[in-house]
Amino acid sequence: MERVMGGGGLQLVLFSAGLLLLYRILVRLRTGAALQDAVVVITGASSGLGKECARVFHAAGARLVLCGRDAARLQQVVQELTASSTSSRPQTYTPCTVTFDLSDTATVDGAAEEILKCYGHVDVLINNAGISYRGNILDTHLSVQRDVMETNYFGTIALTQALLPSMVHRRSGHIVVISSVQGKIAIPYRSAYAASKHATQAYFDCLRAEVEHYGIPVTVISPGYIRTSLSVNAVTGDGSKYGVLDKTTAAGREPRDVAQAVLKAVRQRSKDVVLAGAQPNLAIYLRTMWPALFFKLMSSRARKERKPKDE
Ligand SMILES: NC(=O)C1=CN([C@@H]2O[C@H](COP(=O)(O)OP(=O)(O)OC[C@H]3O[C@@H](n4cnc5c(N)ncnc54)[C@H](OP(=O)(O)O)[C@@H]3O)[C@@H](O)[C@H]2O)C=CC1
Ligand SMILES: CCCCCCCCCCCCCCCC(=O)OCC(=O)COP(=O)(O)O
Repeated sequence: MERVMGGGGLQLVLFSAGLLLLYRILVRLRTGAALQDAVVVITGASSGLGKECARVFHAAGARLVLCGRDAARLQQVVQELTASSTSSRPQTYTPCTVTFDLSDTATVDGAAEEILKCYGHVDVLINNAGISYRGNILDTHLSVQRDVMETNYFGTIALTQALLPSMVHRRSGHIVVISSVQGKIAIPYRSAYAASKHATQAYFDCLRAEVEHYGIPVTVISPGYIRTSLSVNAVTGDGSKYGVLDKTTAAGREPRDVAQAVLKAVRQRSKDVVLAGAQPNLAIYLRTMWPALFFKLMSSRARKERKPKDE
């Protein structure tokens, strides 16, 4: 009897070890999803996180289509990438560029056609371009609320919808959007930005459910602060440029590290990734699990940050 139990035990151990090995192989296969030769479109590729994404996807052997508003700055990125290329593996490609303004949604269909002409199809669309905002709601023109929404939300979804049919037709593709922690929680003096990122989260969550059966994954990435020019480029309530590198931005994560995390999320076809520290994660948790406390914390934050002008 003991011998039978012993044999059964051994079989169970071997079976579990086999399962574990299979799981590890599957995880490794997922981690290694190939980007060599993949056609990767990156918006907002002329600076900050977009430019770093261009570097890491280029180094991984992707065929890039870099998008932005300024042709000369995009060309500068192309030159930097090609200058850094070596002849060693993986094989790298000189990126294509497409210049357009996302806030001018009427031009986005034409831009999508140009994007498709580069390599005939798109494997990965990384919706990264965006603009932030600083201001209190009382002093903010409605046109500013609209402008931020045009770039961050309508421009992004217009490009996505223009490229989606070709992905559906091929039953292949991957859509990524760079949202923000502020797509999950709203903090004071960021109404236009937080609203645009919440809308982004909702839209891409709907899209994920709708296109999964075509084999098209959707990845929403929500970073905390990154050391870029986002705050410098932010708009204020009257539409003027904020122009200040905030301490929170300056102390943010290195764009290179965030770009590596984006690459990993694409390889793993992750659905929803928060790239932030303990405090923002706790805040996201409280917003759902203990909203009353979250709202109190945000009110107190608003009082502390209130400028003399608001009194
Ligand atoms: N930095 C941070 O702390 C965080 C950033 N994010 C998100 O990361 C993304 C990248 O921002 P980041 O790199 O930080 O900031 P940057 O200001 O450095 O980059 C923003 C990019 O978006 C492009 N862009 C802005 N407006 C438009 C437009 N109307 N049409 C086309 N392109 C446009 C800019 O291109 P152009 O050359 O034309 O100006 C620029 O390349 C944004 O979506 C942002 O919300 C998320 C969390 C934290
Ligand atoms: C009982 C103890 C509770 C402690 C809870 C801590 C709650 C702290 C609040 C944390 C708020 C985090 C805000 C993070 C915002 C962020 O990372 O935004 C990323 C951006 O998109 C930055 O854009 P911006 O233009 O705002 O610089």
